[in-house]
Amino acid sequence: MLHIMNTSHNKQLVLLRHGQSTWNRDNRFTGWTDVPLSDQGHDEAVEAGRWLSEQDVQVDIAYTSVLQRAIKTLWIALEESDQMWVPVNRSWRLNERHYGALQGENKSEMADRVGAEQVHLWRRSFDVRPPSLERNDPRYPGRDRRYAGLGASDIPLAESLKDTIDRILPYWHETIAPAFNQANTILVVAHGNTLRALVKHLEHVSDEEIPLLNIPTSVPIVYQLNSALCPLNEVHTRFEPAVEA
Ligand SMILES: O=C(O)[C@H](O)COP(=O)(O)O
Repeated sequence: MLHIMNTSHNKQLVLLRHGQSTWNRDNRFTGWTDVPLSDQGHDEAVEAGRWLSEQDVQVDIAYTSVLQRAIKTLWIALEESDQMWVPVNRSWRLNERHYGALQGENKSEMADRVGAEQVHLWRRSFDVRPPSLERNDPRYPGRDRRYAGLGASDIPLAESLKDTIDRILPYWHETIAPAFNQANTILVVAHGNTLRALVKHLEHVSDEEIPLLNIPTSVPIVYQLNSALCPLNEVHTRFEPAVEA
């Protein structure tokens, strides 16, 4: 596992994808479906928390989505590192990319039906949207109480990575980045594609290169940031291009 130098004068951003969920385990497209952590995912979150502790990562403020796999990973990591008192903010803007009508489908069965290339395009391309939900579909998030405050145009029917970037960046610019005025270390626990979106933005990863970026579950990604919140280190080159849950 990665080791970091604790430089108290630099701003530090720690990104963490949630531990394995039951649908990661079962190889199902998940998106905004609110599935729990698997037993393995729980153990991965404990490991991430131990790592925070061993590296003496002193979190000042934490951000997560409104999906339980991320919320629970954050809880466990804060509990394990004895930082449960840290202020936590949740936002739908940090939710996983909405996988539209693919949500619930098995990824390998879908590849058998439509071809591996099409599934790869849906999963990793920059701007290809998966097939959309209809508003009368039981999976449409508009009838879920947690999204009651959102306008219809904010509630996705399906999102490409580009759409996900468009919804996450306002939250980065308006909420997370300004919090560095008070905080030295910010922890963001989110999802594979919302973190791809953030890494793409922070490291200026090109549209052509982004399909190669795959973020593993529960492996902390640590950026040291300068005063303009530009990363002083690169992390995206560390990741395997493999497309796995
Ligand atoms: O929503 C999902 O299915 C996963 O969290 C991410 O899936 P992906 O690796 O297929 O983008």
